[in-house]
Formats: sequence, C-alpha cells, structure tokens
Amino acid sequence: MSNSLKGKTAAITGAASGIGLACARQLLAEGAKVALVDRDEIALRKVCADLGENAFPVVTDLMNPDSISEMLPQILDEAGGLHIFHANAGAYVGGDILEGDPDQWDQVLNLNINAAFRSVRAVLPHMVQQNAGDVIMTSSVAGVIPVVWEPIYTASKHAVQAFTHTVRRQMSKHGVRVGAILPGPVVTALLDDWPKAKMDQALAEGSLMQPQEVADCVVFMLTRPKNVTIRDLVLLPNAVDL
Ligand SMILES: NC(=O)c1ccc[n+]([C@@H]2O[C@H](COP(=O)([O-])OP(=O)(O)OC[C@H]3O[C@@H](n4cnc5c(N)ncnc54)[C@H](O)[C@@H]3O)[C@@H](O)[C@H]2O)c1
Ligand SMILES: OC[C@@H](O)[C@@H](O)[C@@H](O)CO
Repeated sequence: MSNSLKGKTAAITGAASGIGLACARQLLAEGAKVALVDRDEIALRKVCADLGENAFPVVTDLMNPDSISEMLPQILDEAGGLHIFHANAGAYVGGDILEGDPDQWDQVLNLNINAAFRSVRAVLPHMVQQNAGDVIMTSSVAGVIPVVWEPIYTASKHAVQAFTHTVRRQMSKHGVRVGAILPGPVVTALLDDWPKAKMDQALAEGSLMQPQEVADCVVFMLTRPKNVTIRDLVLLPNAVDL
C-alpha cells in the first residue's frame, strides 16, 4: 500500500524557484504542509503567498552554518514536526577546467556538498528520535556519469551520491529513508550560464525536461510503502545523449 503524504510536513531547500518550487507545489497538492527554505526572501515570500496556507517560508542561507542551525527550530515552531527533508538547493558551473575560476568552484562545491550535508545533519536527530522520516537529495545525472563539459559540477554530484548511499545505510535502522533524485537537464534558472547556442539546440531537439516531471518522481519516491526505498531515481529526456 502506498504511503500518503496527507498530514505530513516537508521542508525543501532551494524552494523559491525551479525544481524545489515544483516539488513544493506537488507536495502541497498531495496534502502535505511545506516549509519552503531559501535564501531569496523576496521570492520565497511571494511564492508562499501564492501557494496558500499550508506553505510557509523559512529564510535560510545554506552557506551560513548559523543560519542552517536556525532552520529546524523555525520549521518545528511553525509546523510542530518534520517528516520529509528534501536537500535540493544547488548551483551549477560548467566549462573547460583551464578557463575555470577556482573561487567560483568553491562556491558551487560548498553549496552542493558541504551545505547540503550540513542541512541533512541538522534534521536527522529529529527523524531518528521519531524513528521515521524521509530524506531526498537532489543529485543529478552528473552524479553517476562523468559529464565532460562540467567537471566541478560532476564532482559535486558524485559526492552527493556517495553521501546518499552511505547515510541511507546508517539511517535504515532508525526508520529513516534516504534516496536521491538524479535528473538530466531541466529548464530552470540553474542553466542560465549554458551558452545560448547549446540551450537553443537543446530546446529544439527536446532534450530538456520541465521541473514538474522531477516533482512527480519525488512524490513517487515518497509514497512507496514504508519498507521500500528508491535509492536513486535517474530521469532523462529521451533526446539527451548522456
Ligand atoms: N536544472 C537542471 O538541469 C538540474 C538537473 C539536475 C539536477 N539539478 C539540481 O536541482 C537542484 C535545484 O536546481 P534548479 O535547477 O531548480 O535551480 P534554481 O536556480 O532554479 O534553484 C536553486 C534555488 O536554490 C536557492 N539557493 C541558492 N543558494 C542558496 C543558499 N546559499 N541558501 C539557500 N538557498 C539557496 C536559490 O535561491 C534558488 O531558489 C540543484 O541541486 C541542481 O544541481 C538541476
Ligand atoms: O549537463 C548535463 C547535466 O549534468 C545537467 O544539465 C543537469 O543534469 C544539471 O544537473
């Protein structure tokens, strides 16, 4: 029997836009209360106003450890519990290594790896205490394929995969499921730095997905029977050659 999301509370990082926002909308439609976690306060407040009374903002800068420490208490104050944590926020850098800016790499690596891991660490004791919970990591197809045009991003998502697989095994005895969603290219602001010609070609050949398609897969993962974990769910546009 599938596991309903009605009455559950979910928190999604990077929820002010793109994949996180689509997931928030879909979890709300499934009956969950949703904490939208993001550093973009203006966008967050606007989307929460649009999403209705079961959506609430938790303004958090994931690059700031103090801000991460304040995230769970704010969620618990507002909702009284937390059943689902979706570590989704991330950033992108592509391009040739010889032309790359190591300071920009640090930003991407810190957000995609350190901040993601720290945010999960911040909520796990609560889930362990209730002997139940779901953690979803937004990884990428670049977490399982070395994508030659984006070495730093690929490295960051390989780290997310390693974290997901190890923490899943540590947490299973506590009733907490840990899995990763691994999309190929999705139309969001994340790909703003793709060269225009590459974006135009991808749109023309249908090798981009919509955020809603990712959200549908996340709901599928969360609604499996309690004894089943989808550890990795890779979704690709048919036309993408990866
Ligand atoms: N778009 C794609 O093609 C694609 C494919 C696979 C995986 N992903 C992954 O999906 C996730 C979401 O990306 P998206 O495509 O929706 O991008 P997006 O740029 O639309 O959304 C990212 C969100 O993260 C927030 N954010 C950034 N830094 C933050 C910080 N320090 N603290 C709090 N929030 C912060 C931004 O404000 C934004 O709302 C990322 O982990 C990304 O790597 C994206
Ligand atoms: O570039 C191919 C993919 O890695 C990328 O578009 C997407 O998966 C970003 O996570």
